[in-house]
Amino acid sequence: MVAPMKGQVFVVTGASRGIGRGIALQLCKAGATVYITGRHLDTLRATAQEAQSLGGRCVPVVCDSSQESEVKSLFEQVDREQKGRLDVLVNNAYAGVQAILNTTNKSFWEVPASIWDDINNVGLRGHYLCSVYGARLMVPAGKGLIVIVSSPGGLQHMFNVPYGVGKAACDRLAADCAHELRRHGVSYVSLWPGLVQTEMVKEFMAKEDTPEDPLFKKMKPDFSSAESPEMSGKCVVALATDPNILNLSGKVLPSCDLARRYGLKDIDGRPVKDYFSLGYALSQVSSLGWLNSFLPGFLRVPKWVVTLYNSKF
Ligand SMILES: NC(=O)C1=CN([C@@H]2O[C@H](COP(=O)(O)OP(=O)(O)OC[C@H]3O[C@@H](n4cnc5c(N)ncnc54)[C@H](OP(=O)(O)O)[C@@H]3O)[C@@H](O)[C@H]2O)C=CC1
Ligand SMILES: O=C1Nc2ccccc2C1=O
Repeated sequence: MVAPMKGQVFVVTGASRGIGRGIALQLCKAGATVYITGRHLDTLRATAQEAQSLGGRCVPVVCDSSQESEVKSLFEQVDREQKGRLDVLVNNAYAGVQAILNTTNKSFWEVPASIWDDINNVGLRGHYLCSVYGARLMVPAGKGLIVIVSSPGGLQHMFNVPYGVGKAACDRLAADCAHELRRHGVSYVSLWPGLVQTEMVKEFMAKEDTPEDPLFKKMKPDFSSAESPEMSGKCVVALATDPNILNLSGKVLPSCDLARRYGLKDIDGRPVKDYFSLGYALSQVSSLGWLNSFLPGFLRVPKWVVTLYNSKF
């Protein structure tokens, strides 16, 4: 079996389930050595065993991304065991999905302010902590890649205020870290998966009491064609093996764009839903949704239109 990533060292945070697990599975399948983190050793061990059965090596490490001491210990372990080598860090750990699914129809002042910490302590501050300690290994080596898992939720209001602010901040974290890392040969990109069929989202979509939930209604039409968690892993493998990755550093990289760039399909052969297609964009406008079935799939919304539409000036 081809192992294009044999010898490469990865850290994937928040990989006991969801997108992080999907990334770990694909990296191990490609032969990489992958350190996976989360808060619970039992679920991490289960994922590590599953990933390692595909190839490579998977090392479960309990590390709470909200605790700098634990993040420091994680990277000291990688430094010690891999003799200072870290090729790719994937900042994915997130503790806010339940909060997202439970608070969509409440205004920010109607929800305890602590939701900010629930969402952004791990899903933003934790990414910054890991970026600091990861960069301290990559910069001396003069190479490396950091991927932050974000989403289009930073473009316009989606779910709730802390979520959208956190995603916009993740994209800016990638851009500004990329600016400082570029002269050291280290790249930093922001990956935008589309809707993903993770365990928690599948559970939410399967619940009996959600049909009237506005979020359920919004996600339902697209959920059957949503990405697998491993699709994000295919994107990470493609980025990690791209010799010209530095040209993408600082950029936001939607999964549907990466699928076109690298010729990727989902694990079951399904095409990746193009949420920048003109048809999909119009389907989000209630009065124009009917146009979607008449428009060819290759018609896309240009990125300059997306930028202009979301301009804050
Ligand atoms: N699901 C989707 O459709 C989409 C998700 N995304 C983004 O992808 C990222 C991952 O989301 P998703 O996979 O759905 O989330 P999940 O909740 O399914 O997984 C989150 C992972 O993070 C871990 N985690 C939670 N808290 C901590 C912590 N304090 N320290 C370390 N690890 C922690 C969890 O393990 P444990 O709880 O055991 O610690 C779990 O492995 C998020 O940024 C999300 O916004 C983007 C687009 C779509
Ligand atoms: O970024 C996200 N997009 C989502 C869509 C559905 C459920 C959770 C999420 C995220 O965390």
